[in-house]
Amino acid sequence: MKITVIGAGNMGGAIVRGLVAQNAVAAENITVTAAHASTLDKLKKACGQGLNTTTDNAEAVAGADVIILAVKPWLLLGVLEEIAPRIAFREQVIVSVAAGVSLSQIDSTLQRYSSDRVIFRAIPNTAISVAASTTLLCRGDNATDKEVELVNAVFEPLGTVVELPESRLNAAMAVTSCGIAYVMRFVRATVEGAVELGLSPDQALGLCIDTLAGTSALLGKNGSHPEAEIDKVTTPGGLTIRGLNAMEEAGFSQSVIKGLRASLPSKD
Ligand SMILES: NC(=O)C1=CN([C@@H]2O[C@H](COP(=O)(O)OP(=O)(O)OC[C@H]3O[C@@H](n4cnc5c(N)ncnc54)[C@H](OP(=O)(O)O)[C@@H]3O)[C@@H](O)[C@H]2O)C=CC1
Ligand SMILES: O=C(O)[C@@H]1CCC=N1
Repeated sequence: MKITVIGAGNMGGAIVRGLVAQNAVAAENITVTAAHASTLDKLKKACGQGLNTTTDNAEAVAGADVIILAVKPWLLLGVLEEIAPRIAFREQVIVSVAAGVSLSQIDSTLQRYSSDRVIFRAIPNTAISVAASTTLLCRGDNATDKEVELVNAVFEPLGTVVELPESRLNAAMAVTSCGIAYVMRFVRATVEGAVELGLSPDQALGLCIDTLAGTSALLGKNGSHPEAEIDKVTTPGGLTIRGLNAMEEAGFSQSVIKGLRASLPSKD
């Protein structure tokens, strides 16, 4: 499989590094672009000199089976206009990772170039850099199962892939992609609190990481419900319930729900 990645930042760069590190695609079979040559030089150092790099997006598209668009959302449609005349439609599958740019917006940009377009949206999270992404995948109307398999082959080595309809994508993205930042903020707050209680920051962070792993195992491996697990921790008249109630008094659950709501892309 040959892949072109347009944009080599947090997401595009992590996809390229991940595919090479997991031996999923050889560096020689990846072409990657960026706005600045210096970005590409750094990526080449990480992935090996075999990696093909260029700042010419249109040139980069040639020969790829999958074209991944990993530029900022407001640049996406312009970049599409740039590469569209060079896309071999149907032979080449287009995957946008841009948040908030719909399949129909992408499709309308491409419709004057071909009547037979295969478009996907994939929303990974930054854990893709450690091959632990939850990547959300939406297929365009006319994508075949074989094309879905091809796109899965790009993202499955980098974590898990969850296919869902586009109508659910933004909600799921708030949980999986924005969620990395939200959970990190919880971790940061835990460390700050634990330092006040007398732990060193390193010790607090290590203990918090272990606790997250334990929580994740209880939910994932045991298939438990969060509230059932909370019941097991909260001794009546005990300590945890005092902590939980103090957190709720400060608006913990409402803050999280409000934050998720605010994470949806605006409709304009
Ligand atoms: N970060 C995240 O957690 C997630 C991001 N996304 C989506 O991924 C996309 C990229 O985001 P992210 O990686 O964070 O952004 P970054 O700013 O880290 O990366 C953007 C990349 O695009 C390059 N670039 C800018 N203009 C062009 C151009 N005209 N042609 C080619 N490359 C260009 C930049 O080059 P240079 O470095 O040289 O300036 C940079 O490498 C966004 O659409 C975002 O919505 C989706 C899910 C999660
Ligand atoms: O904050 C953003 O817009 C992107 C999309 C999801 C995660 N990061």
